[in-house]
Amino acid sequence: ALMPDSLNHLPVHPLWQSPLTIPGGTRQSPINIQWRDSVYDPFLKPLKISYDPTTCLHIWNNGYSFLVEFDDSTDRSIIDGGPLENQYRLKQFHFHWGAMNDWGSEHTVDCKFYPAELHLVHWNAVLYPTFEEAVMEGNGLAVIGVFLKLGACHEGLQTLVDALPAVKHKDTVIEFDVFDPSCLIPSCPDYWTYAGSLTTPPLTESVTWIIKKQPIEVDENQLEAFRMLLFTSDGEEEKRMVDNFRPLQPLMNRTVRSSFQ
Ligand SMILES: O=C(O)Cc1ccc(OCc2ccccc2)cc1
Ligand SMILES: [Zn+2]
Repeated sequence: ALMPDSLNHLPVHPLWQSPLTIPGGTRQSPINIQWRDSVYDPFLKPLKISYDPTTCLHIWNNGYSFLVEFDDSTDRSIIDGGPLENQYRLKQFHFHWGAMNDWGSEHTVDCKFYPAELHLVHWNAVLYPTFEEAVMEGNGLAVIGVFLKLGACHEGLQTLVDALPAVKHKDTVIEFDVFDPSCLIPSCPDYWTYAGSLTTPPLTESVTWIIKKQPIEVDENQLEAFRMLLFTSDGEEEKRMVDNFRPLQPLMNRTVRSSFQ
């Protein structure tokens, strides 16, 4: 469903009040993926994912989303193959979601929103010494996007959901020391890929996006658990953490490739 105009009159979180367009930006994210306009690329390899669950560190409410962060000081949790020329190290994953089930994802497929979208953020530690430097380079980051749709309860996600009340407020953190995020990635190998950007400041054009075709299923209670988080710190007037997605950006001179026919 398309976002109703009524949403546009709601207060917008400061994050998305900032100039939503980057002057001179030619590869901004998110975008609508028009399935019929995507081009099958037979040279795209299967994506290789190997995460070490013991690299998981903590969950942190940063006031925009909740991040599950990983120890990225070695190559223990990495992805390789797919459209990538190097292996990339897992740094964190987080979600974007809506106040209602009719919207919430950042990317859309044929103009359809999903209720939420998972982003697994990786950086090119082969070419760059730190994540912060990789964020500034065209081939610095690789983000796997996974759509969430309403359906059965997701067992693997539940362990994460159970920890969320401990990070209700902005700038709270809880230790979270064994989690394998590959349980959140669909078994179907099909994906779209395109050159894009961060969808939160600094909005730099440094992301190779890898968007999985198949969504994962989560249930209403799990989505509601996301929506009880707060943008605000303890003691401030409460603002529910919902609709933390950036508006769609122009495709401009880009082609979305598919790994499948
Ligand atoms: O997943 C996304 O939405 C893309 C995305 C990827 C990385 C990212 O990092 C933010 C960040 C940038 C520089 C320093 C610290 C944090 C922010 C957003
Ligand atoms: Zn994101």
